[in-house]
Amino acid sequence: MPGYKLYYFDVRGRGELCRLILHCAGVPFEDFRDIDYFKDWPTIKSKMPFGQVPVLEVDGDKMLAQSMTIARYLARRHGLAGQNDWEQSQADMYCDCVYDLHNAMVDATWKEDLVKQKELFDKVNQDTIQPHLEKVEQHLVKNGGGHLVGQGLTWADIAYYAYFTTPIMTRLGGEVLTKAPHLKKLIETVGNNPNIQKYVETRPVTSG
Ligand SMILES: N[C@@H](CCC(=O)N[C@@H](CS)C(=O)NCC(=O)O)C(=O)O
Repeated sequence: MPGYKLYYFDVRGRGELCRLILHCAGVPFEDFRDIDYFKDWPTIKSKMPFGQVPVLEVDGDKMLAQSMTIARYLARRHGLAGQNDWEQSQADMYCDCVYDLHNAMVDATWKEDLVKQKELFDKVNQDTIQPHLEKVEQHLVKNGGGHLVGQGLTWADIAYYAYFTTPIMTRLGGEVLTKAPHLKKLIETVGNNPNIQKYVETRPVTSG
């Protein structure tokens, strides 16, 4: 088993999918989040391949940057990427969609004015999330309704779970999945995975 150390700030953000994949697969890793932006970050930043996190350090020397690259690498290594080339590419496609959804929600996530935040959230929901959900729901039903790709759990399912359980989603998104019952059920299924449940129960309370 390789030694993994995941560098990311103490928020969920772009690091949480990598953490969830590792927990789901039951793979031990060092979840390094003790990065104070003003005190520690300049030094750590200078050691990161592209000056940003998340970064996965493998066996103490190899460094991998870019959240989706890290997540895909972990999913492949630990049986969550799909059963063949086509399934793997489908999982990649869904995960890229979720990355786009995250990008659309960045401004709302960090907005301190709560009224403004709700306005931004509602706009992203209406313009971006709902049209996407309509399509995902159709694909999910066509695939049998259980999982997004093939007949088993992949990192695509975990990515949607991560997105629809962020703090802002939990706080403002009560109705978001109303028209996507199959995806809602899938997200519950992922949340009921014992390894994910165990992690979520002990996860540090973070924003973002
Ligand atoms: N495309 C990159 C974006 C990485 C990124 O924007 N990282 C931010 C935190 S979410 C960061 O390191 N910010 C500090 C900095 O750039 O100095 C990914 O998905 O990993």
